[in-house]
Amino acid sequence: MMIEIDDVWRSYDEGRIEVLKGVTLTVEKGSTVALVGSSGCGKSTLLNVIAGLEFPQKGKVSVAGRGVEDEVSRRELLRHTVGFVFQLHHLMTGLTLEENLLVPAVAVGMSKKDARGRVLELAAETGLSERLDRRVRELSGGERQRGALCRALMNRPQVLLADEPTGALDERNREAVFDLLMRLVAEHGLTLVMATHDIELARRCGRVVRMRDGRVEE
Ligand SMILES: Nc1ncnc2c1ncn2[C@@H]1O[C@H](COP(=O)(O)OP(=O)(O)OP(=O)(O)O)[C@@H](O)[C@H]1O
Repeated sequence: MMIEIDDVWRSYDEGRIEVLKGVTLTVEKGSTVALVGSSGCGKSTLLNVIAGLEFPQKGKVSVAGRGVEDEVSRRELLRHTVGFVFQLHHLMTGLTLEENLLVPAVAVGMSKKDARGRVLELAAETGLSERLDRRVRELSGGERQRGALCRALMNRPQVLLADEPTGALDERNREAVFDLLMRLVAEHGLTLVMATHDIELARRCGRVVRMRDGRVEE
């Protein structure tokens, strides 16, 4: 199993807002999972827990065979094992696309040479080779989201976590970015967990998991 979540609980506001109430879920290596459910049901929270961006108050999470229980394992996870794509690209608009890809990769220890090579490779795969020198604020919405995909893959992750990755795009770009995402997942042999409101896109994943009342059901 690539991801194992066992009876995970997470609340906010000193327990007044209970979001995850005993989530148990396993995700096989190489599978693609859509996470659906009404707004506020906890999809983002669950993705954040898997990524090590949030910690559960109770329960166990393991990714790629390693438990995610302390600061060190969470940091390792983010550096080496998972990539994250958000609804809004989260790129720095004043920097060039290339800088957006290089800076975080080098900051977590990738050599400049390796990072440059990776940037060129990913830009070619996503049709952004001619855009690397542009400031992100000059890029279109679809280009920014493709850039966000590149950034998520810089560290050669095994798991891609995507939170409404096409939610901010118009229909035409939504299709194109989703197709690209699925192609990258297949080509790089990634395991995907994607939160989405779009049932059409969800159906194109191998498995659809619904969140309700703080738990998941198939
Ligand atoms: N840091 C926080 N502090 C307090 N409440 C929070 C926090 N993060 C999330 N919540 C609450 O937890 C609940 C679940 O939020 P979450 O973002 O996980 O839902 P979601 O299913 O991803 O929603 P959407 O589909 O609208 O993006 C919401 O009621 C939200 O307001």
